[in-house]
Amino acid sequence: MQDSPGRTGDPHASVAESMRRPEQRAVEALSVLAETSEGALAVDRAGRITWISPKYVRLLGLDPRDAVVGRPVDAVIPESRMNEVMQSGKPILLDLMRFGEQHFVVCRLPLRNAAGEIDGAAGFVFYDRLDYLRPLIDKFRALETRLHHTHAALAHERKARYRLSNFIGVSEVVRNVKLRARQFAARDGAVLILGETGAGKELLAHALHLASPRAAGRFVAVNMAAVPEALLESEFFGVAPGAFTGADRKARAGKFELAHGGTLFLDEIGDMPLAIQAKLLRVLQEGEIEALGSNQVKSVDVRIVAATSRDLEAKVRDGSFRSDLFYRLNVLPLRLPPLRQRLEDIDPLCEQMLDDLPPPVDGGSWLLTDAARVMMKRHAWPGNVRELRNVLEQATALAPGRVLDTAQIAEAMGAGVDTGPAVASTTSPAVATLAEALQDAERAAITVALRAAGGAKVQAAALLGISRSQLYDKLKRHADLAPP
Ligand SMILES: Nc1ncnc2c1ncn2[C@@H]1O[C@H](COP(=O)(O)OP(=O)(O)OP(=O)(O)O)[C@@H](O)[C@H]1O
Repeated sequence: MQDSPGRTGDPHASVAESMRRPEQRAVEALSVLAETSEGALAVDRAGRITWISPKYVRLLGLDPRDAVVGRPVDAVIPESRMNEVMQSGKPILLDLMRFGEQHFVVCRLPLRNAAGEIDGAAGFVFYDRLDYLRPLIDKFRALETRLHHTHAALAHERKARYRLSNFIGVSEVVRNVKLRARQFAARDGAVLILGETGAGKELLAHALHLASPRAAGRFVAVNMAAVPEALLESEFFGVAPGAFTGADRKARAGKFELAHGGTLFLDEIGDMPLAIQAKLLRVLQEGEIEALGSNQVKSVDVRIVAATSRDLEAKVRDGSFRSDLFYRLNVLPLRLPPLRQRLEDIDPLCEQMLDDLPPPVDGGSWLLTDAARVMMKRHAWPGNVRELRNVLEQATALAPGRVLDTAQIAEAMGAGVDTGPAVASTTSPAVATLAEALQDAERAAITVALRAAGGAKVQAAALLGISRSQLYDKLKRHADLAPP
């Protein structure tokens, strides 16, 4: 590499230059920066302002007569990061700093004494008029807004949204579930909600939380099936700072910590991998968590509500679910029967859901014909209440007016519909046909229940959500089904 002309021109000057004390040269460089910038200030090791340029005082709109020197820098400039620079010992060479409605492009440097120890920091404002940086600022603002919305959405997510009164149903079985849920809410043991997909398990978990003494705490949900296995541990227990590559990566709280004082809802618990089951069991036993990459334990006070649509007992038997965890979770069990076993709930659910949907274009409210109701009671509803809601939503979109008849319901149900003999003709839902259709629907439901229960009437009655004596009465009317 060739020497520059300055260095070869006058050897004596070079020597004199190199002999000047580095601190002196640093001070000179800082004063040049201070003069050329739009504002500058220095703070001492305690974060108090030791000097501020008059330009900066004006830029901040401060009264020059106010004594700024000696005050903590954060008290004068709330978004200042001078203390952070001193703590880390690292400069922040370029940053956008908000001050009230304005944004400044700033640079912050740590200052060291002769022994190399940090004894203060200096900050400079390079740009105060940001017109030429407008695209950058706009992007920054858009990101800030998105972050704000994300925070708001997260806070909303962590609140329980449904109460037991939102859990619609008039069947005996639903009334029992609600009664038990109210009793369980008052206790603090783990609750396990079992039921098919769309049966209302999550709704019930929200309601349990809001009916419990923890209602003022958070309701935090984790869906085991939705989180990749590799991320589940950090999702649950959090991450210590620098746990991964990139030493300054920030700490992240896990769901257990977020739910401290509240309820943690573990949805689809049947899909939890065995390795995580072992860790969850330990947390439930010890009430302590350890963030990933940390060797410190934190106590957590969390109530667990778990739910699954899987046959958890079968999973315990085949070894894919730990029996010890199952017993820990199954302290207070709640079993939600599928909708096809509580057909009486369809009418009140429809009323509520139609009320919640946008009204017909010509005003008034939706009218579900009796024939349509019968048709709905013949359907198997594999997607349960969620499917019912979807069908109603689609039917209202298909309906020419405010009447929802078999045509719209059948179309909305798609391939899953069982039109059956009584409602095959959808044109004139005569009263006689309706009575017949109701009988047919009842006969079909009883047949399915008896088949599912292997002919055991007590179990079939439970599946149907009716008492044993009610089933016997109905069997007398449908003599062709089974002798009483
Ligand atoms: N009894 C009910 N009353 C009113 N709405 C209900 C009822 N049961 C379920 N729903 C509604 O049906 C939809 C599905 O319910 P939810 O998500 O609670 O079911 P889930 O059993 O948790 O389903 P998945 O197993 O698929 O997660 C939601 O919109 C919920 O509000």
